[in-house]
Amino acid sequence: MGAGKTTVGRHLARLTGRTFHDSDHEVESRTGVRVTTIFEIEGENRFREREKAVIAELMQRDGIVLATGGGAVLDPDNRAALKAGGTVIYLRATIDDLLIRTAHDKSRPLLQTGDPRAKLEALFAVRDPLYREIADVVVDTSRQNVGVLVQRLLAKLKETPES
Ligand SMILES: Nc1ncnc2c1ncn2[C@@H]1O[C@H](COP(=O)(O)OP(=O)(O)OP(=O)(O)O)[C@@H](O)[C@H]1O
Ligand SMILES: O=C(O)C1=C[C@@H](O)[C@@H](O)[C@H](O)C1
Ligand SMILES: [Mg+2]
Repeated sequence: MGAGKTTVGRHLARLTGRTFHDSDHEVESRTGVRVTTIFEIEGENRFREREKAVIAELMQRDGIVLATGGGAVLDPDNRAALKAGGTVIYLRATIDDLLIRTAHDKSRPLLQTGDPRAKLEALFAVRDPLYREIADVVVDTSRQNVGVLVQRLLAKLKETPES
């Protein structure tokens, strides 16, 4: 959460002439409510089902950049679909950066806790190996603006077969 998937994904799509999709936005447009409301009313598990259905559908399309939600990687079917159907980019960030980037935004229900640092650390411990498992490209996102980051990412993608 806060690594920059939505922000960087949108830039990357613009620069590569692809269509941008974001699984959180897609779930929101299909339900007509924000992610926070889905968590409140239906719970995280039902959100994960909705997220999975959207990712399975979007992965059928060609010529897109897809930003997933931060927790999509937890599901083995999502990991398999992403790995099989696309070039997977892991935007890696430090806990300090994630804290700063998410601090003023109430739209992430899992971080609405008294100790967001501890929550981010716990999520990172579980998710970092899963992101690594499926990533074709790993990019460190710390201490650089999005424009520079996307240029570095484009250079890395050029060296990546079939990207
Ligand atoms: N490389 C970066 N440097 C500084 N700020 C950044 C960088 N990447 C993203 N940000 C900022 O961090 C915030 C969170 O970014 P973004 O919403 O793109 O993260 P995300 O990975 O999509 O999060 P989520 O998993 O919750 O969907 C935004 O305000 C964005 O402008
Ligand atoms: O990291 C997560 O588990 C989440 C990240 C967001 O993108 C949203 O999908 C939701 O807030 C959950
Ligand atoms: Mg996002």
